[in-house]
Amino acid sequence: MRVAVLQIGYGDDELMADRLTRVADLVRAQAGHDLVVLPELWAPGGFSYRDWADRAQPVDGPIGTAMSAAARDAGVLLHAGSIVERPASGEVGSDGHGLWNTSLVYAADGGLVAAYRKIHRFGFGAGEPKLMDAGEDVVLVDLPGDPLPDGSAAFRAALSTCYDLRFPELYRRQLDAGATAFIVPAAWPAARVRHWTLLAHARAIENQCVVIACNTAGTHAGTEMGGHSQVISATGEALAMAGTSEEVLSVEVDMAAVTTWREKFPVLQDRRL
Ligand SMILES: O=C(O)CCC(=O)C(=O)O
Repeated sequence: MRVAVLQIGYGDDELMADRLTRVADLVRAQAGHDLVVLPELWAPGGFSYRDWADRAQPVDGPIGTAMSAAARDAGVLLHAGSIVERPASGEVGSDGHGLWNTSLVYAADGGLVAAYRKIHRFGFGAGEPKLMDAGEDVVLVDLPGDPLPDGSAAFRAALSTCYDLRFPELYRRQLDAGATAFIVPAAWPAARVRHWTLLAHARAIENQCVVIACNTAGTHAGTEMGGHSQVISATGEALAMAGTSEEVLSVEVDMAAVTTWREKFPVLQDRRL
């Protein structure tokens, strides 16, 4: 499976509409890959709290529409990062905000295959918990590749977002739901980037899953982003690691190696529940 991880960099001076055009073109340039991954909240700004309400959109708003077209034009499975979602229905969550940090995944024909609402909100009473509702559902997508004899997907990726990475119990739930890979878009600050790299390795090793983790570059809303997007094998090896600037990682991921490793070192069979 050929994967492109697009570590997008931005500051406060780029208009959201311009960034949308720029990123859609970059997705189109990844034709030939099987899976393309973008960071968390790259269009509205990961820490641009004051703009979130204005920049909120339904899933089929301008960002979703542009990402669907880009996935179709490139012929790739596209994890389009996340948007500030405001459903057209007026739905509100249990905290009454009516906004979610929602990741969107599009098939190579442009169809929406998954939407994941971030479960663990970052901000300790400010930021996300103050402005957004929490997601509740574990979400997985089928990965490209030959299916099993019964027609089901051989490999499945579970979706999570940034701060979720600190909560290992979520990844156990995803593992138990059939995950062999974790896709993690983020706007993770430079100040704690060591946590980002270590936790991604830990989630890969403890669950024997591939981790595809796409962070943000640049500085916006006064927060320097940490970069270091990474693809980690199920054995815990870094297959690719970005620097701190905008960068595209293009990496071949052998998903069958997950099965081989789980058979050779069957640690998951020794779990005591
Ligand atoms: O957990 C962290 O250190 C960063 C999390 C974060 O920035 C986020 O979830 O947006």
